[in-house]
Amino acid sequence: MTQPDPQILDEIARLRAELDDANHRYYVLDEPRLTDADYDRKLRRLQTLEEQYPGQVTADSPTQRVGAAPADGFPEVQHAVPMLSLGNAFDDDELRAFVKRVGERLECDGEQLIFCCEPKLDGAAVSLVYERGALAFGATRGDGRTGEGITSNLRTLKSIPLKLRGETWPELLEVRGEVTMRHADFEAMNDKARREEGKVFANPRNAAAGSLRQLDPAITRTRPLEFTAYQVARINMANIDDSVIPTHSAQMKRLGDWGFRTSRELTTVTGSQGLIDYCRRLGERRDALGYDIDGVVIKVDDLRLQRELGFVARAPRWAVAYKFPAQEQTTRLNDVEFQVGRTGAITPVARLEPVSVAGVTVSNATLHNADEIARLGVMIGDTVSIRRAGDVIPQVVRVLEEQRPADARDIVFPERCPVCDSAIERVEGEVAARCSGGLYCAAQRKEALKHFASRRALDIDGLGEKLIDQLIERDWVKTPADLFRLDAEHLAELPRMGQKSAENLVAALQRAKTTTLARFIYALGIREVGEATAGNLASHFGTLQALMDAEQQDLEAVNDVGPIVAAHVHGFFREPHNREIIDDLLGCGLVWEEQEIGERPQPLVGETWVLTGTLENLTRDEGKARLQALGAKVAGSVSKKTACVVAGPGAGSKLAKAEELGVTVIDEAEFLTRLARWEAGGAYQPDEDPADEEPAP
Ligand SMILES: NC(=O)c1ccc[n+]([C@@H]2O[C@H](COP(=O)([O-])OP(=O)(O)OC[C@H]3O[C@@H](n4cnc5c(N)ncnc54)[C@H](O)[C@@H]3O)[C@@H](O)[C@H]2O)c1
Ligand SMILES: [Zn+2]
Repeated sequence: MTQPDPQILDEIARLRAELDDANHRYYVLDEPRLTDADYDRKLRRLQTLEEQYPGQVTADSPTQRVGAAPADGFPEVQHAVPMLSLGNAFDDDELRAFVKRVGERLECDGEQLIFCCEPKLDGAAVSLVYERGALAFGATRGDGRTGEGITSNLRTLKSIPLKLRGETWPELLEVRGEVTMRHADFEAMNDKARREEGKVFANPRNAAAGSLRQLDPAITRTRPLEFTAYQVARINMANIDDSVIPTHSAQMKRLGDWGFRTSRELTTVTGSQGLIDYCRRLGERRDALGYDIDGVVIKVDDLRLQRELGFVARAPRWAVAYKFPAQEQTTRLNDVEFQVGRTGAITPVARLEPVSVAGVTVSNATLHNADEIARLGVMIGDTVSIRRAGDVIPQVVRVLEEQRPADARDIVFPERCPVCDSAIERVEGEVAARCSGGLYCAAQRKEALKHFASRRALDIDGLGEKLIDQLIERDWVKTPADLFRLDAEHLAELPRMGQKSAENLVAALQRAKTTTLARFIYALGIREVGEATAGNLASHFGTLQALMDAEQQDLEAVNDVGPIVAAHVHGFFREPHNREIIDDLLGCGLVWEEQEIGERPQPLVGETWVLTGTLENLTRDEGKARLQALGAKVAGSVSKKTACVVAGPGAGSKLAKAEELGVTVIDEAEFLTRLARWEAGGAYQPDEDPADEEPAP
């Protein structure tokens, strides 16, 4: 036997140490440092060296073992049938070689054999034992022979039947499968963890494995985990043996009858071309599946042939895993740019040295926000691990700190918007930093204009989304004030516009200039200032100037306004760009009635009013705010103490109640007349004598 060079011995020792460490991080800590591709490369290299120098193979080499020893804190479970790994195939030739190998061992033509193909789900393997149809216990794979008993955690998964369905079950059934997390659930869970400073996972596999190995099942219960069965390890049932369920695919169907999820993509094919076609087709659909798969698991379908083929040290001979390109890759982070979203949120985007990730070249990845940059501890110049899965935006998931160059630079979050140079504000309690130039910022222009024109804001008839797009594209409108400078002649040039509609639009703009303070405040599109809040602000401050001058604590004194909303309002009016546009709007002739707070009459103090049914010219919130400004209370139900009920069309039980109790009921027109008079400071008097207006008989 050849004795290897000392250099080779060194390399073997180094690879074993690295792979042992990687296994521990991957299987025990759920926090790998290597990418799977790096891991696979190192393992293959070690396998090649051990094949060349068989004298060097030791029983504890990572090539001979799977997984890692169970962690403390869980009872140990001995697997009656070991939970093995799978041999790999990385291309079509390796698939053909697998088919040939199997055929040779079975002394038949491999190309005639039937194989069962299923996605290789990228999660955590578990084994479930059912006794007389009831779940008795469940365990992780561990090192393949001894796993961790995690029964109470597994019982929290809805996709794991606690009792088998149907009438006939086996005395004993051991089912194996993968616990996974869907992309959407994973993203939502991580987003929540980012907001609440919880544990953020690098990928769904780590999240699934980490969630399963919680010491407290109550935590596992909150994690969106799914179990998919992929193998029957033991079955013991009178009348059911290979002659009844002779194949793997038939077993999977039977598992479905007993209440397990199995893969929808499971199918049987013949020979190597069948395998190659299946792998190609599934590879094309990989991004659309909504969950991570790292390849295809191919099994000889006939159970008798499986037994004949048997096992090697680490894996069965009757199966192989065809590996897809990895979804994580490492590359260099060259720079960070800051993008402004349509609602002003600032997102740091990593500019990367282009790298191919699962078949697609990636040169940008999201860094989410400033907290995420701090959490990752990432710097410009770092080597980072990138993950791209499905249609989720590529993300930076990890920094390889040991590879940090001496000239790495900190990432500096800008203080001013890169699009419009307005101040960037970060409101406490919110993760996103935002551009405060809501009305002015080109990135937010479209949203701002759509909101400004909407029905509950300035209610500009005929100014829809498509038209706003056209106006922005032609650069005719940059800010809401520009709308009021449009003329019919210009507008008529737009496609599908015509002279008549152009004139109508100009007339609608003209009409919209006369509005209310509440509508105007709402139209400004200040974050978290909805219609009700705008109404409260208007009635509290009475004039725009008073609102603009208000300090944070003055704002917090307003009904329903908390510190976050107050900060948004305050920040909005402190931004000079927004002030300019407000001045511009006033210059265009926008008007509403204002009321200095001190002078405002409060004729309705002590009265309780009720609004019911549909109002046409104002919303209920607006009506409520105007009544409150006049000193009234507005209640949700009618009682003897109700002073007046405003009833629009569709009013139901409240109207009936009012009539029953003899409470005054008025309609919307009357309501508006009264409001106008009271707000103007006049006393309201009902028309003295209705007979005056009626022609004499
Ligand atoms: N990044 C790291 O540091 C690191 C460390 C260790 C392992 N790894 C990754 O793990 C891989 C090896 O891990 P392994 O031995 O756990 O898995 P494997 O790739 O050898 O495959 C065996 C596993 O496949 C899973 N599987 C999914 N769908 C299946 C199906 N339909 N039928 C049968 N099995 C199915 C099971 O969990 C089973 O345990 C490596 O190739 C590497 O990608 C990475
Ligand atoms: Zn901006």
